[in-house]
Amino acid sequence: MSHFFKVKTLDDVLSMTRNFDPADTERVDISDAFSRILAQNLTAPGDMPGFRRATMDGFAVNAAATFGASESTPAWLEIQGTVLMGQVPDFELGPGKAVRISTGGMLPKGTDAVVMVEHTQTIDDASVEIYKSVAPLQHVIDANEDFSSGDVVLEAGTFIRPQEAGLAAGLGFTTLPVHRVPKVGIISTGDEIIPIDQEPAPGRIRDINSYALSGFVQEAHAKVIRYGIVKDDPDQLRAACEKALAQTDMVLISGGSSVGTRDYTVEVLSALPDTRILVHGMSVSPGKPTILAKSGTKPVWGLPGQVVSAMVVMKMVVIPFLNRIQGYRQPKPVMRVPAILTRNVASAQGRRDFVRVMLENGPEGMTAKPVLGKSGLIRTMIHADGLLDIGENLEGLEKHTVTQVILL
Ligand SMILES: Nc1nc2c(c(=O)[nH]1)N[C@H]1C(S)=C(S)[C@@H](COP(=O)(O)OP(=O)(O)OC[C@H]3O[C@@H](n4cnc5c(N)ncnc54)[C@H](O)[C@@H]3O)O[C@H]1N2
Ligand code: MOO
Repeated sequence: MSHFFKVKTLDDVLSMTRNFDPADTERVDISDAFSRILAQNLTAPGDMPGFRRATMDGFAVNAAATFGASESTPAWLEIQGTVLMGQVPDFELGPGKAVRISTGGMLPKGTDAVVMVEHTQTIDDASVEIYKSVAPLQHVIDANEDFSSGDVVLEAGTFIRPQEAGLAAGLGFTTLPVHRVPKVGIISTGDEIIPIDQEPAPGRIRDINSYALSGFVQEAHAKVIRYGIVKDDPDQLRAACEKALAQTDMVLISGGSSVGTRDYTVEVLSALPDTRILVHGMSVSPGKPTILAKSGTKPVWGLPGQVVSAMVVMKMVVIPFLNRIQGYRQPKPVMRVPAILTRNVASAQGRRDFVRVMLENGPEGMTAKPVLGKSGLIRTMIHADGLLDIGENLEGLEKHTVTQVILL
C-alpha cells in the first residue's frame, strides 16, 4: 500500500512511453493501408504530376500573347490544333497561335497558360478571340507542382488517411511498409461483475468496462481481444494476465487497481516474471488508482473500475500510449474547442482534474456546462461532449472563463 501514495503526474506517466518500443513492421497492399501507420519515409520516385497540365477546358496559349486582352479589345489568335488527352502533343506552338485543350491535357511546348473557354469566342475553325488575359501558369499545374522527384512526401510515423493512401497510389506504390496493428487485451475483474447477457442478481452489475474500453481501442484503429470477467482471485487473475500477455501487445485490466482488500492487480502484476510496476497512482481525478507495469517488453495497465474513471484514463493516458506502440511519429494533437464556462468549478491543487462538460451554442459563443455526478455514474459521460482540463497549479476555474474543452 505504501507506493499507492507515490502518485505520478499525468505528464510523468506519458513520458514513460520512451520505455516501450513501437510495433514491428510489415508490408501491406495499398488497398489495405488506410488507418495504418507508415513505417518508413516515402520518397517521390519522380515529379508529380510529371508534366504541365491544364486545370480548365479552353485554349493553351503563350500568356504574353493575351496581355491587354479584354471584352472591348480581344486578342485574336490562330487555332493550331487540339491536344488529345493522354498524349504528348507532337508540335510546338507558333507565335500568335492557340491550341484547344481539355482539363488534364498536357500543355504543348511554347504554351504556359490556359484561357478558359468562357473567355473566348471561336470566329471560325481557324481562329479564336480571347477576352481575358492570363498570367503565366494560370489554369495550369506545373510538372512538379505537387512534389518533386526525391522529395520525402510522407514521413515514417504518419497515419495513413484517405489522402495519404491516394498520394501513395498516385506515385505508383502498390504496397506500403506499415507498423503491425497492435492487439490490446482487455480483462474485467470483480466478483460483482457479470456478463452482459445475464440478469443481474442484487449486488451484481453487468460488465460495462470491457465494452467501453474496447470502443476507445477501436477508435484508435487497434485490435481488441476481450478476455471476459475474472473473479477477485489472484490465481485466476494471474492466469488471465499470462494468457493475455502471450497473445497481445498491451493488456488492460479494469477494476481491482485500488488498495481494497480484494484489489489484487498490483500484487498479481508484481509477481509475474520480468515485470516491474512503473506507476501506482496518478495525480488526476477521476483516475487516481491507475497502475502501469512493464511485463517483458509490454505495457500492462490497471485501470480504476469506476466506469467514468476508466474512460477518462483511457482517453487521456492509455490511448496516447497506444499511439506510441502503433508507431506514430509524434503524439497526436488533442482536439480542443474554446468554450465559456457556465459556473465556477473547484479543483484541488496538486491534482489534475478532468471535468465532464456539455457544450451548447449560446448567444456569445459556445458554452461549457459542467455535468455533475460521481465517477460511477455512466450518465455523466453520456451527457458530456468533452472534458475540461484543470491543471495541477489551479484551485479551480471561474464562471465566464474561456476554456479549452477536450472533445470526447
Ligand atoms: N479507501 C479508498 N478507497 C478507494 C479509493 C481510495 O483512494 N481509498 N479510491 C477510489 C477511487 S477514486 C476509485 S476510481 C476506485 C477504484 O477502485 P478499483 O480500481 O479497485 O475498482 P473496483 O473496486 O474493482 O471497482 C470500482 C467500482 O467500479 C465498478 N466496476 C468495476 N468493474 C466494472 C466493470 N467492468 N463494469 C462496470 N462497473 C465496474 C465496481 O463495481 C465498483 O463499483 O476505488 C475507490 N476506493
Ligand atoms: O479516481 Mo476515482 O477514479 O476518482 O473515481
